[in-house]
Amino acid sequence: MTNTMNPAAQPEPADAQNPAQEPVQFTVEVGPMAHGGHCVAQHDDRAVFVRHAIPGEIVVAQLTETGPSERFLLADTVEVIRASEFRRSHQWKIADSLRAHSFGREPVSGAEYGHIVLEYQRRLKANVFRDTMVRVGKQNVDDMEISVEGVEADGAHGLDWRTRNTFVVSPVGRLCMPVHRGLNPVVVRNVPLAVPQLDALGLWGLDFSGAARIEVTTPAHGRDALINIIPRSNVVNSKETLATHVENWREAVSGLPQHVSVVVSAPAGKGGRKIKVTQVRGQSWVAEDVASELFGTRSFRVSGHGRWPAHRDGPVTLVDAVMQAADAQPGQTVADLYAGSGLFSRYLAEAVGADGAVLAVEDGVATSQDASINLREVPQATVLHGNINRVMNSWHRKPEADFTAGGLNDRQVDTVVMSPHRKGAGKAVLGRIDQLTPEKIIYVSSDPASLARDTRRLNYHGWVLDSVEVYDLAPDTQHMESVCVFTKP
Ligand SMILES: C[S@@+](CC[C@H](N)C(=O)[O-])C[C@H]1O[C@@H](n2cnc3c(N)ncnc32)[C@H](O)[C@@H]1O
Repeated sequence: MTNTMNPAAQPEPADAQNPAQEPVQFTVEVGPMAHGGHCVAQHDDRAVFVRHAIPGEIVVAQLTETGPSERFLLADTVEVIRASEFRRSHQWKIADSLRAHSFGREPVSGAEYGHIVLEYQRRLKANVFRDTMVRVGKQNVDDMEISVEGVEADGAHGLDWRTRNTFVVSPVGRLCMPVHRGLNPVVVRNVPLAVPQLDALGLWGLDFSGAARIEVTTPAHGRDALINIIPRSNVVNSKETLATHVENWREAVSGLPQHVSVVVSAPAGKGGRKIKVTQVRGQSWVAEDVASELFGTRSFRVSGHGRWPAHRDGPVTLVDAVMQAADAQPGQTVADLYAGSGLFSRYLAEAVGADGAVLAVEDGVATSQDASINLREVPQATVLHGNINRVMNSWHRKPEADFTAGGLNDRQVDTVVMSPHRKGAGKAVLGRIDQLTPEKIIYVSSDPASLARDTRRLNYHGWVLDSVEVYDLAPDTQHMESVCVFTKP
């Protein structure tokens, strides 16, 4: 079945339109898994995207949302009439749709593949990747072997992998997971997908009243742990209220082990774009070790929460994939766009050696400072703090200028490595990359749909998708990472 609609496009809660009504349920046979973690089905001549089902199953689905102009529906599986051979008991009770709905609530988000046997999750992800590249990217991938590779340490279950976990906070200050529609978050007492270091912190009984969100970073290979408290807007609006809460939070975390740092991140000034970080205890970063059998072990300082692969073995998996795809040679020049804390730049810099150059472009303030520290031992790497568009504009205007003066030191960029956020890079950035005339582009993506759109844009400039590796760095969820190589024939 082909689906041309996007279920992510601002759906409306079904019962928000009709609060007094009983939930609407219907029986459907579901078709293929679509991007976003829903199976596609038909009901009353409309497409319906059914969560928590498996292709080929017959399920009772409960309507949760209707899309714009009611063109499509979103539903949750509440009962399975004909189960797939690949169904298993969900590994996380509060994320189990069947169980949650039997108690009259919705499952928490973040484990939408948890009811599927891990090996089959990967087959479904491979199909979604292939289908998205064909349908959205207009690629002919017939000759490409697309399989999704898991991380060996994940075994058959895929638990205990997530080093970055975000919680919302209940009115009485307990850590909760959001449900799919953002209503009534559920209090958590463990997160089976998280590395055991999270549970060991003993955060579940602490009182974080006044916080909107808590981001917890617990490296599995490395040191330290970091709790980032994001206050509610009413708390931020008054200096005195914020100060009182900071003291309360300091008291709440006082019994945590020594290695746990705590910071508060609140918008500074009007507009909310600048963030002021207040240290409650310890430091504002964690140490992450990456041990690659092929390229060596290196340590990194990582501030913040989301600028580092979240799977415990994600960094090493991606470093190995990127380094093999880039095959950087001594003396070459590599641009590492969206460089984060310098994960790829560090290894690339060693490969190009003292006569080569790596340009690490990153716009996050703390993240680019981390990159500068992480790349201190490889002076052939230069960190350029700024927006990629602006930095590349400058390269085009004055290629002869020094790296630190906004130029390229008259060097030709041999390889571009890019790892944009989920939205992808977009037309302008890709046009600029094309003007650099590199030999190849290594594109690290965490979203097949934006990758597919960017692939079409690269095709427009004459770039061809040469090879794809897809990795399961988020078991039990719909997410996948891919490393693609583009060349220009
Ligand atoms: C998905 S992360 C990748 C980080 C790094 N390559 C890694 O694998 O650890 C994307 C990074 O790009 C940065 N970023 C996003 N948009 C940017 C832009 N327009 N210009 C420069 N950096 C940007 C973000 O701050 C973030 O650190």
